[in-house]
Amino acid sequence: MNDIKLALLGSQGAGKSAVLVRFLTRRFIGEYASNANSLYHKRLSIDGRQLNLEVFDPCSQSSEARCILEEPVDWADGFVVVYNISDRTSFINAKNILLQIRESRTENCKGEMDIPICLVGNKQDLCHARQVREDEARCLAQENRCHFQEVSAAESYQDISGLFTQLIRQVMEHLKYRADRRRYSGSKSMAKLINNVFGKRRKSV
Ligand SMILES: Nc1nc2c(ncn2[C@@H]2O[C@H](COP(=O)(O)OP(=O)(O)OP(=O)(O)O)[C@@H](O)[C@H]2O)c(=O)[nH]1
Repeated sequence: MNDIKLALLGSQGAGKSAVLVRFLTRRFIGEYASNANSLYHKRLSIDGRQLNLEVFDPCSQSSEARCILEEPVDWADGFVVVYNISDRTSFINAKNILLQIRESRTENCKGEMDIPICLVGNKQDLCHARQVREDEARCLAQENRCHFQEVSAAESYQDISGLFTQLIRQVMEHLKYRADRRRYSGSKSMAKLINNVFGKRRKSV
């Protein structure tokens, strides 16, 4: 069984909990306790594979939420970065979060494939009060080589379900790539070791 760890990041009130609860329960609950970090667990089956999904939904105010970006972004296998389309500040914050994830990953995982991220513009139902154009968010996602989707946690389940499923598929590919890479470099060093030992012996015969 695969373990998949995702983290939701974004400004306070962008709708992180609403998006996640919509995905996990198919329901929209108007208000969420926002003074605590939450770790959600769910068993899923995607493409016939059983998965243990863990999702970290930090309280935006907490020190852990800041820590997850200050420390190397090691815990999560993938990220959902949420902003509110009717709040420009939340978009600017999402931009900074993407930058911090990239910087942290580039420092720690040189030469690795990009970590899977989905940029999510939530509250699409508030488009009469839109402050972030869809094309500029799409551009930001392209610059950061991540997926982008506008959704409304209040109104729709399908888009949210689709984006999580796509992200989880990407994470599975990413984990497989990392495991193959480890195996390959492991067998390369083993080959080197064997060569060093037996290669030298052969010379002296
Ligand atoms: N109109 C509308 N309101 C939404 C939507 N999603 C969330 N909200 C509302 O936005 C407010 C904040 O939602 P939360 O899910 O608590 O936001 P959060 O990002 O988890 O906030 P913190 O836990 O404080 O970091 C709540 O009042 C939600 O009901 C949406 O798609 N449309």
